[in-house]
Amino acid sequence: MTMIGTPLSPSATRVLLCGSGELGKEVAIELQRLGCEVIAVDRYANAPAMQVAHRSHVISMLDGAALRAVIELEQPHYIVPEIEAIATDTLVELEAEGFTVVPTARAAQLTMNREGIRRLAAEELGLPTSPYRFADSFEDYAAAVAALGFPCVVKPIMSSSGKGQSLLRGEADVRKAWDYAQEGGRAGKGRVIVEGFVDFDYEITLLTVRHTGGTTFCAPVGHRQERGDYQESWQPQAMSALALAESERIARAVTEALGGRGLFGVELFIKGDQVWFSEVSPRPHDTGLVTLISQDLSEFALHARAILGLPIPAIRQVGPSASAVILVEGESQSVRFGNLQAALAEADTALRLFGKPEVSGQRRMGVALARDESVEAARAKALRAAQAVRVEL
Ligand SMILES: Nc1ncnc2c1ncn2[C@@H]1O[C@H](COP(=O)(O)OP(=O)(O)OP(=O)(O)O)[C@@H](O)[C@H]1O
Ligand SMILES: NCC(=O)N[C@@H]1O[C@H](COP(=O)([O-])[O-])[C@@H](O)[C@H]1O
Ligand SMILES: [Mg+2]
Repeated sequence: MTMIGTPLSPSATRVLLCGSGELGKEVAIELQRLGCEVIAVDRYANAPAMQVAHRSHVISMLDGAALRAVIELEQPHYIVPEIEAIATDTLVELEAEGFTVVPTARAAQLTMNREGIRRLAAEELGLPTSPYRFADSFEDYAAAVAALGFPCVVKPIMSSSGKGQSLLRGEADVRKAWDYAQEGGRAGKGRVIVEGFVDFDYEITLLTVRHTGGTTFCAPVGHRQERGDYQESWQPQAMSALALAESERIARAVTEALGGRGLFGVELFIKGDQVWFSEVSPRPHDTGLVTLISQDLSEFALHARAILGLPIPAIRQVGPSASAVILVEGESQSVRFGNLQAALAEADTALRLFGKPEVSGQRRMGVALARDESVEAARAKALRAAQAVRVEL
């Protein structure tokens, strides 16, 4: 039986977020709505979730000693990883000492590193994936590329949102892709995965929630990626009954193997009735931002309910919906967003401006949301809303 206490009192239900970006911000809001005390942690000050949390700490979450010190100080009832790059060995130790890690410390550990989750899915669970090889040196990497052939994709084993990722079309791309992968990993230089290119018709995120009442799937979220980073997503993605059943089979197998309670984003590639597992986030997924307008319980609300052991008797999809990201490019610590009256002029639109304190290069700083009669109309409306926003650096 779940009891929730009074925030900032000895009875508080304390939740500590490891990572405080736009996804954590929405999780923090949902937890606060249920009366939790929320502590936000990230590598920089004024991160989005910190702005809506009870308090925050700025540490390198890859520093196990620093992470342990914050957790021992705060004594959270739930530790909720929000990004991949965390000292997950420390989470495993803390879990063994009695702390609760969402969904499990092992899930955070296996998914922090592409090798962990790929070997689990392909080699232990026997799920279909792209062919792949791992490499630590340029020579091994070049051999992996030669073995897999072109086109192929290279990624740092520790990265997300496409950072350090390249599509290789021929010999001319080999050196450049290696150098980029060495720069782009969240945790610095090192090992890469080389994957054979899957020539899919479309890709989806199957949001899957493991809760006290079992496992529930959201309607499939379709999305479009550029340079490995999400640009638009929509729900529902039309699929054949066979492809949907296979997607649910794969999602159930992977999330069962990772265990615990929470929302997962299972990324799948689809061609006809054939489905390949790509990767999984044991936490809300960026493409799932669309659920802020498409479902009665967003992926963030579902995560909060699952974490706290609360029921999820139904998830209502409320109609064709879409999201379109607001990317900002340049250098600024005081970005301003204008022309919002135009961005929100149409019915059934919404905006999230994340409040990120700075941009240096390119950064996702907001998202536009829309609902309409069809997915096509919702996508066009979300794009119109995102494009109407005028960014001033
Ligand atoms: N083997 C592949 N074949 C075809 N396309 C691929 C392959 N691997 C990745 N992609 C494309 O690149 C996108 C990003 O890849 P992936 O999800 O592995 O990167 P990521 O950095 O983990 O991104 P995120 O953190 O946003 O999930 C995929 O959604 C897909 O569009
Ligand atoms: N694909 C993973 C993803 O979208 N993660 C989200 O982006 C934030 C980092 O953004 P930043 O790089 O702008 O700091 C993370 O904290 C998380 O909310
Ligand atoms: Mg991905």
